[in-house]
Amino acid sequence: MEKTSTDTLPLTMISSGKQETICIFGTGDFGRSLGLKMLQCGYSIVFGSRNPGMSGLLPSGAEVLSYSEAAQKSDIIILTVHREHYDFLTHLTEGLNGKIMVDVSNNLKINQYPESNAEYLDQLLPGAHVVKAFNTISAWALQSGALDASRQVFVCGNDSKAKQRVMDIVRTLGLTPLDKGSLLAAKEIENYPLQLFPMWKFPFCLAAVLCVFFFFYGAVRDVIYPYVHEKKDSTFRLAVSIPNRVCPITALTLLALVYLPGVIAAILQLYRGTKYRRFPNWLDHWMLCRKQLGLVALGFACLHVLYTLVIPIRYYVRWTMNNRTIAQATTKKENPFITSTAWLSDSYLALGILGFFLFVLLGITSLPSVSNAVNWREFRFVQSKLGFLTLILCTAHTLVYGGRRFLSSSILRWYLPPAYIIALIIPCTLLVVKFILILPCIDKTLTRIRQGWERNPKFL
Ligand SMILES: NC(=O)C1=CN([C@@H]2O[C@H](COP(=O)(O)OP(=O)(O)OC[C@H]3O[C@@H](n4cnc5c(N)ncnc54)[C@H](OP(=O)(O)O)[C@@H]3O)[C@@H](O)[C@H]2O)C=CC1
Ligand SMILES: [Cu+2]
Repeated sequence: MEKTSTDTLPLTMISSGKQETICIFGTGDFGRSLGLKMLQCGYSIVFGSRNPGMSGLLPSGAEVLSYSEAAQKSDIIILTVHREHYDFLTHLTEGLNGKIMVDVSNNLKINQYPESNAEYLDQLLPGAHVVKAFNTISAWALQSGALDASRQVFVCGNDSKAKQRVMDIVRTLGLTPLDKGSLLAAKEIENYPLQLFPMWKFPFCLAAVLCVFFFFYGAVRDVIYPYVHEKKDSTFRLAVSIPNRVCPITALTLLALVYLPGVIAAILQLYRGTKYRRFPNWLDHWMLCRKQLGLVALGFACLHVLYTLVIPIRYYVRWTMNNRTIAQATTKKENPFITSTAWLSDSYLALGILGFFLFVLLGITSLPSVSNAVNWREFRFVQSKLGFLTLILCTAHTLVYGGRRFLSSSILRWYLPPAYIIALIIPCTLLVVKFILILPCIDKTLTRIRQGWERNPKFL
């Protein structure tokens, strides 16, 4: 069958046999970009403007009229005007009765006005059907086609037919509409573009605090202390040695913090005797940004791998090795091969490699394109079981690496315990608690408590 150009047009256009006309109020950046995109997708566009004569920058093919004339040309009007200027609409109320008014506006601050812009428009034009849409798409993205990250268009409105028509337009433009319900959702939709990485803030801040703390700790231990005691200049350690300690410690701590809220939640449910009560807000937020915490942790683990790979080519390392060999040769001292030391060194490396491999696997499966390809059970298996295995392997890697140091007498010096002990506290506690929690008897108690609650909701 031969493909016709109507294949890309919405149903309304196909059935009527002619292009559907959409009216855009406002000829600013967003109005122009949206108009151009809609023209390219087969719509006929009429702009409403204060100065219909000044239409130099507008896409060719579009008509420009006064606001009241343009309003008569279509029953869908996209309002690309800032909220502060909405008052001009009050002169057009009669002509706008029964029309679908699409509000695209954003604010400069979160919760800038008591009501959302869309609700405000609804109050101004009680006879029109207000639909909120397009506010999360930028004019630049519409023009450049760089929409890969933000194809989603949140839509909300009180009239479901009006909403459906706007969602059809969104689809025709190659975007994905997401129905967010009634106009009550407009406030949340308007706040959305003003948020800056809401789920990343906590992981980034936490990582920064951990890094600064462990870096400072490392500097005191490895640079300031040797300088004060032995007048030895070890400042070069600030470049590779200390960061290579900061990175794994931060990675391990963050990874442990990915799994800690799950354990706290389980303990909370046990304590409350029910799972049918909301968690406190802080725990809720913590649970929601576990993926981001894990990805930041993975970033630090990657850095640790890179820092470790360059160790053999470092001048300090080569100098130390050469000198040791020369000293051994001149003193004619033997250096016997110690199998246990070889085992220790190979074990911590093997644990590190396996831990890192699983860590990367966890990171990859958390990407939306990959997680969409596995079912819920598979996803849970990877994130929960493999996640814990990763934590166990990485903790074991740290423990084996520091094993001898833990046991040596020098551990009792004032600047100890070494930083990795601090890093190990959370994962070790976590693993012990998790182990206790999965003990069958506790599991049975949990089930019994839940059953009791279900039989008698006043159980608590
Ligand atoms: N720019 C963007 O990337 C995005 C913008 N938005 C929203 O779209 C709306 C328009 O944004 P944008 O196009 O960038 O803004 P502009 O300032 O570029 O354009 C606003 C337009 O509003 C019209 N207007 C009507 N009445 C007045 C008035 N009294 N004073 C000034 N202008 C008036 C003007 O058109 P005319 O001169 O023809 O009357 C003007 O061109 C805003 O609500 C914004 O929040 C939403 C998502 C992204
Ligand atoms: Cu390591």
